[in-house]
This record gives sequence, structure tokens and C-alpha cells, in this order.
Amino acid sequence: MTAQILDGKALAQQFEEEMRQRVEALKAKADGRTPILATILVGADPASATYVKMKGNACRRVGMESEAIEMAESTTTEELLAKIDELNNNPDVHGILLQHPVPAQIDERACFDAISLEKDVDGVTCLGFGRMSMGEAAYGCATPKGIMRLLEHYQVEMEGKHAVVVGRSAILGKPMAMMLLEANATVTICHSRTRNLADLVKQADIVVGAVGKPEFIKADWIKDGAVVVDAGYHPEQCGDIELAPLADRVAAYTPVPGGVGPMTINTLIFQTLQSGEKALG
Ligand SMILES: Nc1nc(=O)c2c([nH]1)NC[C@@H]1CN(c3ccc(C(=O)N[C@@H](CCC(=O)O)C(=O)O)cc3)C=[N+]21
Repeated sequence: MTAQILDGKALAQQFEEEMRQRVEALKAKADGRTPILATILVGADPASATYVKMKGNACRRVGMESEAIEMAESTTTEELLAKIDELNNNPDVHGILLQHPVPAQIDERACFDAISLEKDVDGVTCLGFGRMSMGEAAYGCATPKGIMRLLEHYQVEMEGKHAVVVGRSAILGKPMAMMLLEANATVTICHSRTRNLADLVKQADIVVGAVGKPEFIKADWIKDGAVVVDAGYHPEQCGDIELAPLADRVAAYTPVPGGVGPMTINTLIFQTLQSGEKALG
């Protein structure tokens, strides 16, 4: 069996094509105005700076704009909250991305939750998470929502399947589990205190690697015919799952790079477009 490659890069490009047309149509209706995403980068971590730049570039590729806000490493919670408040109240801004992680002195959760629901296009607020979990309208958290859009596009069956999510972070593992549950999968969430991790992963019809450790999930834990989603991203150009030995025995997998990463960015800008359409359309 040769596994199907869940090609996030190609799908993101296809979606961008469709989005370009929607942005054009919106501009025509809105006197040339476009959706605007505000990105906030606190501190100077080079990897974070690269990701934020990629998000701005993706906006421009579809004809939207981004406003890049850079704040000092020494920024306080109060200063960041004031900036978010300003963006919430700026009618020209349709989406707000606060790049994670922020420096340790900042209360990241308080800052995420200060983002107004209508502008939470990255899906990081408690309110958005709660609404999504209850099946109510909210923008999904960008990485797990990007994974759902990828699985849906490739018509991966989720209903009744056993999905095992390895990792429980606020912007990846936890919302991923809730989205899979909403799609009627049977969901197991594993984490650093899980005792029989290999045995649980072996039961997975769908496995999502979301731990943030390079190739932490071993190929021999994964059963034949599984669908493998790797949300890890590491400087070594690998993900959280040991993927190489799986290509000829799983049903499908997301490559690293070119799988989940491009879908994360695409989902952020897609949701910015949706927010812009609500405000301008
Ligand atoms: N509030 C917030 N929201 C996020 O969504 C968020 C965040 N903070 N902090 C950091 C993580 C990481 N992240 C990535 C996005 C795209 C790629 C991506 O496109 N990667 C390319 C490779 C890029 C390269 O390194 O050349 C790929 O996988 O093909 C990776 C990682 C979003 N994150």
C-alpha cells in the first residue's frame, strides 16, 4: 500500500486562488477596502518573526493587507492589553493574531482572552474555544482547524473512528480533540503523564502528533492503515512523528514540511477574510 499524501501546501495554494477572487469581489463592494489582519509579535525570537512574516505574506498573496505590530521583549501585560484594546476598537482591523509564545512576564491567557470574539480569527480565546466545543459559531483555532479542513478535503472519514491526539496544548491538542469530537470521532487525548502511550497510539485510526518534540512518536506505535497527522515543526525539518518508515503502510499522512504548516496559515487568512466579509460586505 502506498500512503496518500495529505498535501497541505497544494491545498493551501488552491484555497488561496479561491480567496483571491473573494477578496476582489469584496473590494468591489467595499470601495476598494480589503480585510486587514493585525499581527502582534512580542520580542525578537527569529523563528516567531519568520512565522509572522509568512502570515503577512499570505495576506498579500490573496490581496488582503496586514498590519505588523512589533513590541519589545520587555513589554508588560498591561501594555499588550492596551494594544489589543486599541486594535479591538479599530474598525479597519478585522482580525488579530497574537503570536505565541510571548515573553514569560506576560500573562498570555489574559492577552488572548482580551481579543474580541469577532476579531479572534486565530481562534485562541476561551470564549471561541467554548463556543466551538459546543458546536456554536466561532472561528476555529488555526492549526487544528487547518487540520480539519485538510482531512475534510481528502474526505478522511472521522465518524466513529478512534482519534488519538498526543498533546493537550491550548492552541493545538485541546481544540483538536474537541473538533474531532464535533466530527463524531471517538477521541483519546494523551499527554506527558499518560502511562501507556504506545499502546494507546496503537489503537488509533487517526493519530495527531501535537507534542512539540522531534519524532517523539515512533513509527512502530502506529497501526497499518492509520491516518497520520503531524502538527510538529522542528528546525531539523521533521515533525513530532517518525514518518519515514510509514509511507508504505499507513493510509495517509501529512508531510513535514508541506502538510499542517501551510494549512495553519491558510486558515488564519481564510478566517480573516470571513471576518472582513462580515464587516465590509
Ligand atoms: N497565535 C499563534 N497562532 C499560531 O498558529 C502559531 C503561533 N501562535 N505560534 C507558532 C505556531 C507555529 N505555526 C506555524 C505556522 C506555519 C508553519 C509553516 O508553514 N511551516 C512550513 C515550513 C516553513 C519553514 O520553516 O520554511 C511547512 O510546514 O511547510 C509552521 C508553523 C503557527 N503557530
